[in-house]
Amino acid sequence: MNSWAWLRLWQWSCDAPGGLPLERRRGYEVMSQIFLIASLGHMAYACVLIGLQMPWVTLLNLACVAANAVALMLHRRLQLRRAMTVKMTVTLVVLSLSIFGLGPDAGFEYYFFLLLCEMLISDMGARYKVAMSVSIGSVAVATLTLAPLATPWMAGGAALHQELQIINLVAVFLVLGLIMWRLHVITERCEHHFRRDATHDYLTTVLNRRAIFHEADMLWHQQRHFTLLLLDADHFKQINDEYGHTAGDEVLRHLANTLRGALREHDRLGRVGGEEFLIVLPESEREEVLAVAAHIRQCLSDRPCQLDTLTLPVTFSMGLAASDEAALLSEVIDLADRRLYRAKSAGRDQLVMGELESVETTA
Ligand SMILES: Nc1nc2c(ncn2[C@@H]2O[C@H](COP(=O)(O)OP(=O)(O)OP(=O)(O)O)[C@@H](O)[C@H]2O)c(=O)[nH]1
Repeated sequence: MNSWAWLRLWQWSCDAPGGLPLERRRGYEVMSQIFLIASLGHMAYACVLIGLQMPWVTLLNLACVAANAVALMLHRRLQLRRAMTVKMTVTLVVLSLSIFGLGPDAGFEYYFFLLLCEMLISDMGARYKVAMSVSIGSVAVATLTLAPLATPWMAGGAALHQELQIINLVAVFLVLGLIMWRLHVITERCEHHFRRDATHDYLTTVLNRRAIFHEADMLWHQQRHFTLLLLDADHFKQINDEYGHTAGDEVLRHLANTLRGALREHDRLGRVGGEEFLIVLPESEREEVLAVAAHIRQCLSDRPCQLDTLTLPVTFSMGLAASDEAALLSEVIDLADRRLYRAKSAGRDQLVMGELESVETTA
């Protein structure tokens, strides 16, 4: 099999089938990779054993390759427990036979620890793990106690045993290292996804309500000056009512992208409600914020949302408040909210800032 085919096999076995809950994907991927790495390890080991002219142990290894392949198939059908049991049972039998066949000093006992690690990092339940750990421990103790009393039935000698001991030690070291490395990579990736999902809005991919308020909260606690720009799309309900919710979603994505494109590098954008967005502008003078607001309006009028042949122009009403206008962050947010409300009641498509009584429009 060439390297491309291996890569395809690797991807196929790691892609979790649809229907698997998101939080179980990490466990699924880890187990897939354990089965694959074990198959590859046993194949490589079989080649070494052929070189050492040890046909019996080679055959036993090929049995492990088959067991891991069956386990992988069962695993893909989401029969996770059965898959693990097949792999563990066959490997334990093969290990015991190898130790009884060659004697207890050829380094096969290291694999009991490898099996234990594989099982403990798998996605099995706690009861299964306890039961399996006890089984692995019992088989290991029984085999290592009884093997010295039995007569080895495979050909071997002290030199071969020493050679095997080194090979087994290196093999366990490599396989365990590879599994731990993959575990680390998969965990990092999953954590990145979970962190992103916890802080970002699923529809528009901008920050979600909690995350954008957290940004403002951080600046507030660092006592840095910042400005809040609260934006609400005008007459958005009409779009939903006339063109449907899917079209409404598309417009929201377009609005988020337009806002994102109009902001400066250090500005933060979040979606705080249905068609309501909040922009946090750190260390910004009033003129700079006005320039950002004007730029947003310009971008929206230059590039209205396009749905097939349909052009849907949308405007924003905006309320602006600076961090030095109130004693509490919640009051700054309320101020921006009240100004947004003023912009709505004053006819929409405009920005309100300064005193509540005075309405300054950018229109
Ligand atoms: N498509 C879509 N619509 C949403 C989403 N969240 C909220 N909405 C809709 O947004 C609309 C908000 O309507 P209103 O609060 O009446 O506001 P409006 O029509 O924009 O009117 P004004 O704000 O007064 O200009 C409602 O129809 C909600 O169903 C969403 O995630 N997707």
